[in-house]
Amino acid sequence: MYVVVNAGMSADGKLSDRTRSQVALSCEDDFERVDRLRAETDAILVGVGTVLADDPSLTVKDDRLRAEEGNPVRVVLDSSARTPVDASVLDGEAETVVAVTDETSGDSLDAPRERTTVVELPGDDGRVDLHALLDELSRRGVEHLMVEGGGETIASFLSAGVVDEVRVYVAPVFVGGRESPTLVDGEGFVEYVEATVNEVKPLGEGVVLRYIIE
Ligand SMILES: NC(=O)c1ccc[n+]([C@@H]2O[C@H](COP(=O)([O-])OP(=O)(O)OC[C@H]3O[C@@H](n4cnc5c(N)ncnc54)[C@H](O)[C@@H]3O)[C@@H](O)[C@H]2O)c1
Ligand SMILES: Nc1nc(=O)c(N)c(NC[C@H](O)[C@H](O)[C@H](O)COP(=O)(O)O)[nH]1
Repeated sequence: MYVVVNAGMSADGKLSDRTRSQVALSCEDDFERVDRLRAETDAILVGVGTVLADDPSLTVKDDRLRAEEGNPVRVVLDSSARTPVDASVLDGEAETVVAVTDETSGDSLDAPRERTTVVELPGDDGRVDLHALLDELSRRGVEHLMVEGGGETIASFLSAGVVDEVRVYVAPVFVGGRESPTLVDGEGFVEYVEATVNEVKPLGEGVVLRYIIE
């Protein structure tokens, strides 16, 4: 499976500010780039932290693109079944897979909404085992996965060694704050993840960077 991480960050690497609420760092042109990427992909994944903070719908916004390509499957990494039943990702607009661990009761998701599947996977220290998840998604026909965040999820994917590319829009703004989520959170790597720069492209007032993970 080909895995692309995509995010919009500040010039100091933050995905949001100290409130951890949804902050639009991407410019309009970048949100259009993200929409095209969503349309090209088979599935979009976020962690439940992003569902709780942003309540994203993870659908293709452009009507023509959506008519041509359809919406990708939405995937939520949700070790302990915290996805609210009224979350936008459960609105039935596209198929949704909520990945919980086998340590979870899954109570709040006992009555899955329309087009929602709860998948129980092995847990790894309270987290969904990503290799097991990717195997499950492959069985469901996913060949191209887009990871939209947040920082804990991106760290987990990089740590598991399953990321092929990182694409990031860097906005010309400094957000600051040691509590502000960054592109890669988690514990930090003992062995750094190395990458090569594949593309540097000005977009709006910012720049899109594309890294290939070695
Ligand atoms: N600017 C952007 O592009 C962008 C994109 C997405 C999110 N965000 C921001 O990021 C913040 C949320 O990020 P976050 O890091 O708190 O949460 P997250 O979205 O990365 O979710 C993390 C949660 O997912 C669950 N999880 C299950 N299995 C996991 C695994 N294997 N690895 C990691 N997590 C796993 C855990 O409950 C964990 O607490 C919010 O502030 C949001 O606004 C910004
Ligand atoms: N690329 C990007 N740039 C940003 O500045 C930003 N805040 C996000 N954040 C990802 C997050 O999950 C958002 O909430 C969705 O980009 C909104 O998704 P919807 O339109 O609801 O589908 N992503």
